[in-house]
Amino acid sequence: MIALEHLGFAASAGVLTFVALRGRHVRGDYGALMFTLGVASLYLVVRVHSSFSHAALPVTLALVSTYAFTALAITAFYRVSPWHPLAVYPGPCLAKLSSLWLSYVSFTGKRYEILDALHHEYGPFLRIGPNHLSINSTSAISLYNNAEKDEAYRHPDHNGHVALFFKQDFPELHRARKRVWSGFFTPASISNLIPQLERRTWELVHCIETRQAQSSDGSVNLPESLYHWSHDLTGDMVFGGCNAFELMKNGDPAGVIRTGKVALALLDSIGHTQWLRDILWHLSVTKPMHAIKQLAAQMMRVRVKSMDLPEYRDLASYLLEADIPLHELETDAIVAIIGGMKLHPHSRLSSHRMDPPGSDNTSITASLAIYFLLSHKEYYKRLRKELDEAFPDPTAPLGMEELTALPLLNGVINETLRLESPYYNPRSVPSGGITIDGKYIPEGTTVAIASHSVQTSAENFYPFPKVIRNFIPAEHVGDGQSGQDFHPERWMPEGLGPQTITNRAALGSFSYGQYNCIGKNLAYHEMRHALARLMLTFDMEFAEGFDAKAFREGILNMRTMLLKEELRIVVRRRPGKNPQQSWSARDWAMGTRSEWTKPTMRLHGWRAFAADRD
Ligand code: HEM
Repeated sequence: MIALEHLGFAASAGVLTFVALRGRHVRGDYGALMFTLGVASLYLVVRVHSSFSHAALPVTLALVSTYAFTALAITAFYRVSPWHPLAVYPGPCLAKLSSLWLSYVSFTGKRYEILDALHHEYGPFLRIGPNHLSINSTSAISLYNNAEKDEAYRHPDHNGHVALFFKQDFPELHRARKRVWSGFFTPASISNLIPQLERRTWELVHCIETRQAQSSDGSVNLPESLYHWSHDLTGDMVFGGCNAFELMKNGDPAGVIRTGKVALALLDSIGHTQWLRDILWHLSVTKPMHAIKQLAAQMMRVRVKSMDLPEYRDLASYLLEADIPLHELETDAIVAIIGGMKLHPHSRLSSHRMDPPGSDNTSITASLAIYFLLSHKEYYKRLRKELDEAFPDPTAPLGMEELTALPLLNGVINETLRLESPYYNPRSVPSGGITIDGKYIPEGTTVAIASHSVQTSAENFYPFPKVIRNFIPAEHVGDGQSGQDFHPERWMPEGLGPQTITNRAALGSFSYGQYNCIGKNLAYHEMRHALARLMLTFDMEFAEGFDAKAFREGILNMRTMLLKEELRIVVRRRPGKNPQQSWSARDWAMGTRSEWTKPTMRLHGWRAFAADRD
């Protein structure tokens, strides 16, 4: 029989492990390897050198179980105990015990709603992990100025490559890389991209009409076409079009968009439990993340070798000019394409059970803006009027300055972002800790502003601050239906009356501080352009039988947005608008296309991706 002193020894080792590892980040894959090696070594020692050699396996299991149980039990006890540095902050018990709670909550796609409900129960400071706080207060914005990204942003293969978005060991590396990227996002650079945007958006018009004509019920799933539009546009802007997948033309049979979406959703949810992420990185469940990594590398390599370049400057040209090594260009390419690509329904690549058409932030926001406009026809009519007045020739190129000056168009985009951009951006408290609203938060704590709660709080947006999930679209019950949550006038000078509160700083859709979205201005312009072109060209309405409530409830957020339901609409060319005119304007935009789009080069990306996938 195994003696008590042996079990005591195993338990002491468990306590020592807790003491040694408390507050430290240990790579999960290394930890799992060490543990496996430790168990195997123990088994050999017991078998060869001890008096228990005849029962080496049960003895080893008893010792290992005692060790693991003690280490886990003492860790759990410490986390819920009054001695934990975050003990004063309330939150669900399961959340205090393990970060797996937050990973699970994130994976539901409804993290923002769950956290919002918990903030109502527990108050503005909420403990949502052993070392993790959510803060429902705009005072937390100041943290974003100097705090580093949380470990959740670490590239899962710990490759140490400098790239935007992923966590770096030294902040100055990030700053230097952001300077390189920023050349591409100046107002002058963005205006050079306008002909591409114009061309792709006319192609979108054509794509929507074609898909509708080909559908069995005479309607079209709007987000799908918009995802393809934004993906094709990203290919042009980032890689000069040499990788063009032409999703609007060809669809997405290889599931490129879905793969990007699943990869991002996985990063978002398992990223909170870093040890798990490090282990899963070696397993097939993270295949979409590997596929995106390979695709990005592939696309960048094609671009680097490309000799025929477009007339405008793509993002890759800025990165190449800065002499960034190829392996880092490949990691930067992940960020660049994840910014622009999302999911496609029915993909063969993912085992994800939902059936969502996904979208990147730009195309999903544009899709949701159309959803809100069709649900609130009074704004649809007002926006149409605003656009008709600004662009008497609806087929003419859409000027950047004119679009930027349109108050309702911008109000519609901001209100859509306010209601449906509940992004979650965790940061790590810098050395010395910080005090927010009189509460001290120790250094190393992971903190995130509860962006959705802040964006829908009456302190920041009044009146009608809240998201109302079970509202009935106005067109179904008549205008003026109470209980609606979409009020774009709050962003306009006259607001919603004298009591209006519109705290613009509380709109955190693009995050804040040193790691905020570098593509914000470009994103706004893309959204304005697409919305204006679609509104000027089409009469739109929901398809017959479209369930607006089910659609809204099916919006999930996991850093990227997933839609459980399709957004099916019916479009018609507006009466009195000559389609021929539109095509000549489109041809004007198409005229900017040069000869670099060689068929062989364009196919290359597809083949390689399909091969990697198989
Ligand atoms: C509606 C559209 C968009 C939204 C709501 C959005 C939102 C965000 C947010 C919230 C972040 C910060 C992430 C974090 O701290 O965790 C971010 C970062 C970033 N975004 Fe966007 N984004 C949009 C469009 C774009 C576009 C069009 C591009 C580029 C073409 C882009 C490129 C980036 C990059 C490179 C970063 C990383 C910045 C850094 O690490 O410093 N985004 N975006």
